Amino acid sequence: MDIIQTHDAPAAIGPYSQAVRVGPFLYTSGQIPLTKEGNLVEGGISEQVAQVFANLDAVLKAGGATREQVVKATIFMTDLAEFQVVNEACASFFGEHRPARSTVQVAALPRGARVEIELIAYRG
Ligand SMILES: CC(=[NH2+])C(=O)[O-]
Repeated sequence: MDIIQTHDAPAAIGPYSQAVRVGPFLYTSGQIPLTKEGNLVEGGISEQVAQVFANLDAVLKAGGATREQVVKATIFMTDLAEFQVVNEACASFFGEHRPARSTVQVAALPRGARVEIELIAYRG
């Protein structure tokens, strides 16, 4: 098992790792829209989800995985009325690739974020 850590994504805000690699699998922690410096990005859901994907991209890269190797995404949102914006950001991030995905609305997310996304990649 390898602990993945990169300065190109915000540090964990609790006792967890940015990602853990086990054999061919890479499990990212949920990314919220924090900048590398650890500040909540300014703006609304568009800016937030863009920051989340930028963070995930950095963590995937640090873990030796690509977007195309993502097999599962889990999305947590505080307002499913913003579903379309998140869908469009997902389509832009993954292109033609279509990982499995679950999306749920939750009551609240850390640091007042509106969206959190975690990924599982298979580096096979
Ligand atoms: C942000 C996050 N992944 C956590 O568990 O707090």
